[in-house]
Amino acid sequence: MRIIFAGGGTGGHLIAGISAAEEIRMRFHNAEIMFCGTEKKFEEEYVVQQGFRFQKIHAKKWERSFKGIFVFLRMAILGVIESLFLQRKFKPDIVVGLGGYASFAPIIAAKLLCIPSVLLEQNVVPGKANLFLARWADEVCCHWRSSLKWFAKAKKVNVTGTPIRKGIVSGRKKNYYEKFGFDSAKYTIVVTGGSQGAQAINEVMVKSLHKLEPFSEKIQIIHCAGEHGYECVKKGYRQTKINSFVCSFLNEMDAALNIADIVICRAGATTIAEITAIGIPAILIPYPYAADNHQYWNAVEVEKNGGGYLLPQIDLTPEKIVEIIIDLIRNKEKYERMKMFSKEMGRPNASVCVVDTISRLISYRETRVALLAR
Ligand SMILES: CC(=O)N[C@H]1[C@@H](OP(=O)(O)OP(=O)(O)OC[C@H]2O[C@@H](n3ccc(=O)[nH]c3=O)[C@H](O)[C@@H]2O)O[C@H](CO)[C@@H](O)[C@@H]1O
Repeated sequence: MRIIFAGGGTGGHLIAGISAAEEIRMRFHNAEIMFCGTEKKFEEEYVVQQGFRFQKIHAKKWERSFKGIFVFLRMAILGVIESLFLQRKFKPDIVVGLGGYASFAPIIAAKLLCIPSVLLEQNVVPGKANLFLARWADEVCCHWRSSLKWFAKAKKVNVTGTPIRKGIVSGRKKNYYEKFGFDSAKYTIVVTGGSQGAQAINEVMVKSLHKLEPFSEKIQIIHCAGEHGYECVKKGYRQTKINSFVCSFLNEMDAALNIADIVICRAGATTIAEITAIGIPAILIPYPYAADNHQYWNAVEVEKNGGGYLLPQIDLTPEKIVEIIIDLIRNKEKYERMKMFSKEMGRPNASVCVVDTISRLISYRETRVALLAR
């Protein structure tokens, strides 16, 4: 079995792909997997670290300007040519698009070479690449039922969920608390701004710390600040009594989420898939400049289903954050309800469902090839 995962640009797309690839590796020992992504350094590093092959493909984000469109088209043509050569050499049985501009060329190349393809869509409102590619791909696997209306032109759409890392649904473990130097009797708050950190969330949390200080016997905080925010955030926590663990990027997010009682985060699709798979009440602060404001619609979906609070960045103040945290800690009934609604939204088996779709399409192709060869 030979599979290409194509996409990247952000951690969210990549991590969903890695999670599906891990499931494939576990089920099919002979599987050969390759990731195609952008020239961003973290992509290659992360993929290779997880034990997969990586190949850069020319790609550029779509920009609505004369120059932007020209550059996009030039890179897309280069990317398609590169992908055609690569796929003729690697001979994949299927190409999986992870969303984002980097999935564009490999999926088009797969279509030209009559190789089956699947698209993964993690957000409520699909990105431009997936919306365009849906008519060419054999199937689309999305996370949200409410995304279905966007894929009217697709051949087949499945609501599978977004693949998440195995460790995320492994349950609470005592040594997870020890890992962070934490106390299992306290409330654990996890603050994360997605794969790159979020300056607005970092700033508001640092300003909230002195208001949270009276609760230092009750709470402890893990804060993933991103590379740029790390120093400042670390300094802020050093000045309080609150037990904390500050990092720029946390590789053991599974451990952090498994001890989390409240998550404060952006509304990136993969983070939402992870917190709902466990069932953690969340305060969602969508990134206001995300393409088509898609994080806002992810957060609306979570709030509508009762799994968290949507707090637009424009209303984000230390007072508001502290008020919500205290309310969640004091109001046990409300907290438990939110936890339940969050879990109801979760799709912890998404990797299995996505890999079932992939292997079904591969078997279908093999049967067709065998019949034609008779
Ligand atoms: C600005 C922007 O366009 N962001 C998009 C990007 O999000 P982005 O990649 O930033 O965020 P996501 O929430 O989707 O994914 C972040 C991933 O990084 C992991 N993580 C994060 C911090 C850390 O310290 N350790 C760690 O492991 C999280 O557990 C998660 O698996 O792709 C998502 C998937 O299409 C979109 O929904 C987001 O809107």
